[in-house]
Amino acid sequence: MAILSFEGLVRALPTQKNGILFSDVSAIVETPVTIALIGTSGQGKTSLLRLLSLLDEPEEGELWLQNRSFRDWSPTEWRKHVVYVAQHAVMLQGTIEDNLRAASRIHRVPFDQGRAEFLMASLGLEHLGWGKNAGDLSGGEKQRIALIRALMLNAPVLLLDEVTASLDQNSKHAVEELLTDLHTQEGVTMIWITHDIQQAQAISQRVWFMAEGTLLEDTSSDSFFKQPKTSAALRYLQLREEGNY
Ligand SMILES: Nc1ncnc2c1ncn2[C@@H]1O[C@H](COP(=O)(O)OP(=O)(O)OP(=O)(O)O)[C@@H](O)[C@H]1O
Repeated sequence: MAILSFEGLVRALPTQKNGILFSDVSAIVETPVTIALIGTSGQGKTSLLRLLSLLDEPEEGELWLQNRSFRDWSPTEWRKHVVYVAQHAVMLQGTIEDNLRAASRIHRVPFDQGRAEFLMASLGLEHLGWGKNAGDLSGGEKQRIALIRALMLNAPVLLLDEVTASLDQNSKHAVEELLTDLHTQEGVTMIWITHDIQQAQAISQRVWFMAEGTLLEDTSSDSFFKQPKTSAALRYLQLREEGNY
């Protein structure tokens, strides 16, 4: 049984040239894997993750979670399994603890205090008092709390949208290590948007490269970074090597 699959996805947007952001987007995730979702700005990476988490519906195409069509899932149930972590962290009103408990409150599952403490320590946040107002945190602290809030769901699929964008090097590496461990130890699948090629290489087993209005390459990271199949991907990698992006 596939974990997640989709076929012929189309995202139409009136703001685009011919009204279509991307089309014919298909892939299958059969076993737990770490995927870097890359491509130049505006290709539709965030829009694809929004479809995969049912925050938006595709104009055409089909999506399956555990071989069941998205039409047969309630969006809430789907999002217990496929969790989207947005680029710009938004804190829920209240304290850090209110944010950490959000998943258990919304989905009516017991709160796992030990896991929350472990995740906070893993991301260097053990010094923060849980009674602190979440709105007062720094941008980097908010980003990590938002990630931990999502991880408290224990979802098998994580959709990560530039989740280290506002972090310093140490915190960035802590996030990469934690998420890689969750993949290895708990079999979590990650689809991770990043503009950082070093990060993409470090965290991914597979690459989804978006260009030319579609998912142009779906291949192992090793072969993508050694020898991409398309000229668009080659150009993308060359520009990054030269620092011109
Ligand atoms: N709801 C919307 N309404 C209108 N235009 C939108 C909407 N969502 C996305 N777009 C447009 O679609 C294009 C793709 O956006 P998207 O954020 O998916 O790209 P991206 O590849 O993630 O880009 P980046 O790497 O810059 O984050 C952009 O031009 C964006 O302005």
